[in-house]
Amino acid sequence: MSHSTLRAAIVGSTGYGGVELIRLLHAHPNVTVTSVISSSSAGAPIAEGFPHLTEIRTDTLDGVDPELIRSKADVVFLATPHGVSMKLAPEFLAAGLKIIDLSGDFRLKDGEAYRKWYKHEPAEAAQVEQAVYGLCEVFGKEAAGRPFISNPGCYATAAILGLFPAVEAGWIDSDSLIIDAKSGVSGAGRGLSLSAHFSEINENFKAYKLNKHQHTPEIEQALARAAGRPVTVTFTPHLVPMTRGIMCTMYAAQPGKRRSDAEFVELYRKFYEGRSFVRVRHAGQWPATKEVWGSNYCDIGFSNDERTGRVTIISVIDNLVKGAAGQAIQNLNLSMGWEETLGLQFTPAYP
Ligand SMILES: NC(=O)C1=CN([C@@H]2O[C@H](COP(=O)(O)OP(=O)(O)OC[C@H]3O[C@@H](n4cnc5c(N)ncnc54)[C@H](OP(=O)(O)O)[C@@H]3O)[C@@H](O)[C@H]2O)C=CC1
Ligand SMILES: CC(=O)N[C@@H](CCC(=O)OP(=O)(O)O)C(=O)O
Repeated sequence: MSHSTLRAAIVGSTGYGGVELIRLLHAHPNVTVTSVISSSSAGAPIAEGFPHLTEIRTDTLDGVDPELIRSKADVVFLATPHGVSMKLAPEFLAAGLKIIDLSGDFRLKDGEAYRKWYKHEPAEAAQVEQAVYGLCEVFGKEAAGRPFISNPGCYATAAILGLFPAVEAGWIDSDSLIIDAKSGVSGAGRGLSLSAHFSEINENFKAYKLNKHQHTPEIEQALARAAGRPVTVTFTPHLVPMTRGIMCTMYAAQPGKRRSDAEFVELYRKFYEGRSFVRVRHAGQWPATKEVWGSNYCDIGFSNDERTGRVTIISVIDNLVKGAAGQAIQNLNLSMGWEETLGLQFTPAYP
């Protein structure tokens, strides 16, 4: 392996986010994955458990050994559950490693909100403060040169990208926001659970964590920056019988002038100008999850309802790419000062 590139370690390499990072980073011209890490399977060849990686990874999993990781890597991706990332990040940071954390541990700036929504003690306030919230197309400039990025949640990514420009422009009433979200089952991770097994999911469609989902305060925190005042949203996630994909169908009242679909398209195209991964559909075309599958795109469409005065905004992403590993790499690119698209220019797999 060449060390002329940035060396990356992935903690949580046996999870869906970690395995997706391995796949995507293999195509990155400036990064070499030098350590794949597992807390439960150290010493095992990674391709044993993940035969789809056979040609690209002949190595064995390392244990969670900060000394070893420090000697092998420049950047560490933490694809670990919340509660675990907050234990690992401080040691790696102290050692001068760059950190991209995929968990929810460092996203919420308010420790009380973390305690309430994650039902867990928050990370040290100083560390939370140090972490940049990496929603690339909205706050991407803040990531430049920074050593510690907190990657957004999957639902939060789709919801915020879909709502931020209209809230900031004052075109929609930020007290009226309803986010009706649907996710494929890989969003729940690789661990086995009753709610995610085949006969519970197949031919089924169910809502969960109503008014209690941990991405609610994350969405509100970001939209408050758009509105310039506190925002509360109604957020209802659903599980749908597919593997990848998130669709957010969002409803908002228009307090003043009602805008046409074409006006929304123009506003959003201007807001996301020069940002390759947000594709604003033309008026009358609404995106579907298959149209972003396996890619780092977020596609957005609109429908203004003349009768009710509400606008419906649809956004879709692949939860494992733009919602996790892809955006994490985009954040690495931004923090390194590289082109944000580096290693991420995949056309979605279709059908
Ligand atoms: N799945 C998704 O679509 C998204 C996930 N996320 C977030 O990304 C993170 C990873 O998610 P995902 O890959 O889906 O989850 P998985 O459950 O699939 O994987 C998590 C991995 O973390 C590792 N792990 C567990 N405990 C520890 C520990 N104490 N020390 C080190 N490693 C540990 C496990 O590997 P091992 O037992 O081998 O150590 C496991 O493979 C989570 O925080 C999740 O919330 C964010 C956005 C989207
Ligand atoms: C389908 C499904 O179960 N999805 C997960 C989202 C996981 C995630 O991205 O959440 P954090 O990173 O904030 O933990 C959930 O609803 O909790």
